[in-house]
Amino acid sequence: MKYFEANFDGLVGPTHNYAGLSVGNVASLSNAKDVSNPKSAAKQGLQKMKALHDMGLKQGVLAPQERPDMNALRRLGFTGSDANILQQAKQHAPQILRAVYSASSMWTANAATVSPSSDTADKKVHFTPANLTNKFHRSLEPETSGRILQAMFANDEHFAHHRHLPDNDHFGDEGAANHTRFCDDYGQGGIEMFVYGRYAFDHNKPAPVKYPARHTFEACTAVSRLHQLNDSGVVYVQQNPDVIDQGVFHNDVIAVGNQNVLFYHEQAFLNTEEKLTELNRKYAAQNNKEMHFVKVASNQVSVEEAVKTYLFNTQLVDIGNNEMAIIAPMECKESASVSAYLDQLVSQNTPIKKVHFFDVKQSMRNGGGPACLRLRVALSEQELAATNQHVLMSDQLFGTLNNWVDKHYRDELSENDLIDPSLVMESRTALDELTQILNLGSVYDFQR
Ligand SMILES: N=C(N)NCCC[C@H](NC(=O)CCC(=O)O)C(=O)O
Repeated sequence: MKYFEANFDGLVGPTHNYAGLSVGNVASLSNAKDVSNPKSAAKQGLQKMKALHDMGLKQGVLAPQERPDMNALRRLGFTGSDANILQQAKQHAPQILRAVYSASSMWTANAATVSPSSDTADKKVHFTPANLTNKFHRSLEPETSGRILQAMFANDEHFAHHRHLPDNDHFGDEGAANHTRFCDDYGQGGIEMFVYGRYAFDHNKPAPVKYPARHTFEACTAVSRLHQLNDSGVVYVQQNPDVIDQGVFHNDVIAVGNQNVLFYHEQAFLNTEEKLTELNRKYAAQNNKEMHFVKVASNQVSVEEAVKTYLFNTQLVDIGNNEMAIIAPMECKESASVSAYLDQLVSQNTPIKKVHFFDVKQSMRNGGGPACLRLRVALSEQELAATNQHVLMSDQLFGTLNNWVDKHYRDELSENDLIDPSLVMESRTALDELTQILNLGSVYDFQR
């Protein structure tokens, strides 16, 4: 049977804006309150999806969430009509208003952790939505993420859906942004690398001092239990707290992997030598071959430059003949040191042979590069056939979604627009139509 890695990219929602909500994420804070362009953001995302589809890769779409989250405002004590609630929130709690408007569900690497059927004891694909407890605006996502994933992978024979972990910082879980799977063919059993920033129950262990470590060791082990993974196929690695303090808020800002390749910055992890030896040992035991570790040294690309350009927030995709391409943001091309590094990388003896650059600037300005925008799901032919076919990219879906964006999205969104009640209705009308296009059923609160 054939196996594939499918990428499900987040469709940018109609309220995409720059609100400065993510302490520890340099781009989010430095672009706070800039004017955004939701239409162009959504189209940049669609272009990337279409390009990967055209490269012959399996590409899907993950629907955005309803924003503003009026239920969250009601739960926090604001009452009356939608217009009244927005006015009160603007007057008394503008930070809360900005948070409930965030289109952050676009970064679907944070939607869930996914374990393919070749790794799990019951041979089903397992999904656990990430609770995203560390940031209020993101903690609003997991319930709806779960519903959308269930509508995309709605078949009990092949797919197992778990509830997100308890909503508490002890189990802070940022999903696939801190999870990488290594394998030979996508259908072979893999080694799942879970990366965490701190231990929740042991304060003597290393932890960052300036910025938050969003993801805990305890969350990693819980997801691994839920997904019925075997210890021989799992490695737990701690992020270097110093890089978190330099703005590496997720591991996918400093490392990316695919099949037998780990592309990483030398400062990414703690106990690097020991952990990569364990990873290689477990990989070799399953596959009779070794991993490729592609290490980038600080004197080649500094951590600061990596955070600025998102060199590691790239996608490593299989392009056949045991070769891979890097899907990189335009910022990598624009940086002299990073583009020089990439030029020489593709000539080295590694499977990485090509680089494709994409303009995802609207997302980058909130700290989201190509890798943040996608959730990877390795699927067999049969599992792909059991997936909701309406969410899979095609020439037709690309056209339909571009028209849908043209019809419903604004060209500009600034802070003052957030009290405009017509934006609430615009967003609902757009999403209601989208659930029909993607055949998702009633996944949003306003539809239930
Ligand atoms: N690395 C991965 N996988 N995802 C990137 C997520 C970016 C997101 N930015 C934001 O939520 C900023 C929103 C704002 O400030 O308006 C975050 O910090 O969680």
